[in-house]
Amino acid sequence: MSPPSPPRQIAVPISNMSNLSRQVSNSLNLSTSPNLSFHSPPTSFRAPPSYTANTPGYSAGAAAANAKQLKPFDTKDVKVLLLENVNLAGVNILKEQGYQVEAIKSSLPEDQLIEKIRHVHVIGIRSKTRLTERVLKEAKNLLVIGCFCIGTNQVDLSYAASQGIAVFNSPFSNSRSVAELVISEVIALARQLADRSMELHNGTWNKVSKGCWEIRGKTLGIVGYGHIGSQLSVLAEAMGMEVIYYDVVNLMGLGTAKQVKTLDDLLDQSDFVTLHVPETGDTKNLIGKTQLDKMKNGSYLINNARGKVVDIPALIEAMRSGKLAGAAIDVFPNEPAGNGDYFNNELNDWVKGLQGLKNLILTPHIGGSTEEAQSAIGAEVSTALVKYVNEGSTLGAVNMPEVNLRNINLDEPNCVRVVFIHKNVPGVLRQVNGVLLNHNIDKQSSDSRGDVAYLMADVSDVKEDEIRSLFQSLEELPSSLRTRMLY
Ligand SMILES: NC(=O)c1ccc[n+]([C@@H]2O[C@H](COP(=O)([O-])OP(=O)(O)OC[C@H]3O[C@@H](n4cnc5c(N)ncnc54)[C@H](O)[C@@H]3O)[C@@H](O)[C@H]2O)c1
Ligand SMILES: O=C(O)[C@H](O)COP(=O)(O)O
Repeated sequence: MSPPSPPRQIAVPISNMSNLSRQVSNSLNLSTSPNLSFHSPPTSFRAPPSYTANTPGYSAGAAAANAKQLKPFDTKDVKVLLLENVNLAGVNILKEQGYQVEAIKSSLPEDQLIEKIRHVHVIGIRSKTRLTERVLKEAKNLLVIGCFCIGTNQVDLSYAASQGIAVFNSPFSNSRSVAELVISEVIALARQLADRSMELHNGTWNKVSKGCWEIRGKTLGIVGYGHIGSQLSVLAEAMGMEVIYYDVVNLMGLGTAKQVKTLDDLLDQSDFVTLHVPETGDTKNLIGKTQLDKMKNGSYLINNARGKVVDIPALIEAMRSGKLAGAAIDVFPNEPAGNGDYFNNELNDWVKGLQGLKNLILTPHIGGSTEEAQSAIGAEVSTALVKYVNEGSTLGAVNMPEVNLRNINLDEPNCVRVVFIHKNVPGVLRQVNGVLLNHNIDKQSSDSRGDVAYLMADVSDVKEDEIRSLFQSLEELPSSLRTRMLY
């Protein structure tokens, strides 16, 4: 079967794009941000891709043939802060839009983060940077947050939504990388590979078979059978393992994998237990002393999920007592800000107890750190950010309803896209339609998620000097969280 063909493309060389964006500013100074202006670029300006980097045939320069390009402001005024070494693929997509991009390799201490976040419209982070209510309160210009990773527990999602700030992530681009790492860890633990390697590095020949096993026929217990857990399940079966899994949701097992009813059932039957749940209130210390006691004697624990899912002092005790024959840990409650930083007791007060334990693999949160995963995540999240900033599309947002409208066409020159993020209370649509009363609404879509609702409307025959008053009337509605006018 051949893949669906991408929309026809307008051929604008990438090198010309940022120049174009600088040439096409007409300052109406209408914006959610005081220092930004709105403008309508020429028709030759490249559209952000209307489909994602994962779509077959994706090209960053693709645009629907007759689509008008919407740019909410002069693109060179859009300020982007990227932390934690976001992949170049992602950085470049944002730069090609003409946005001002500052990319920093590490995360920032909270005071420096607050100082910087005040000035930006877009922030890109990975798993380390905490965007708490305290930090977001200072982010007066912020429109959107991109998590260039799977996890979004580091962001106060509901507070962000309440401020009209959308959050995007990459839900599965590094899943395969994590699943492959777990397979390597299962074998490495079963064969005590890390210890043998360390011994030989230190000059000691120690050829042993005692306590070393094949993984064929052993039972792998997967806690959390989502994107990573289910991918891992297939790989593990291909290696000859029996797979069981526990999840709070009833899910179809792939291959011959079987769901068990309780976590205790899984702990009781598994030779290897591997964790793939998100960090939530329910998963904090999901594996503590009680659960470790229920595991088989001489079994193994692997945690590539989040640091708080395992009670590490209890794990240290289980390793010392010989209850566990080995463990692999990739994630920690507190992690260093960047490469070269120390991993010691100042960070987590049990680190010394962990270091030096036999058959314990410690890795610096590298589950998703492959070239493939990072470039795919970079392209996917940056594309979503561009589509949100330029077109208002919330497809893929994790804290807002998903709303999208088909493109405004080139033959609709006076059409304005209204984006109205508002409190999800009765009567708002009536009020919005009251503001737009004298205009034809070509198309409109709205949806709600919890306390927040998102409305997009393409309104035709709006003169430039009417845009400001429409904007102000919408902003003044009591339910308003944020208004944007794109044209
Ligand atoms: N080490 C790394 O670099 C790395 C990389 C990617 C993801 N992660 C972590 O792995 C987590 C899982 O990723 P995913 O893509 O598979 O997520 P996912 O959302 O696709 O799957 C998570 C699964 O866990 C289940 N679950 C939730 N709470 C549970 C509970 N209390 N008990 C049992 N099951 C529960 C859910 O129902 C879901 O099926 C992410 O949230 C992230 O924190 C780490
Ligand atoms: O949530 C994730 O995707 C992983 O934990 C990876 O996070 P990272 O991008 O900070 O390595």
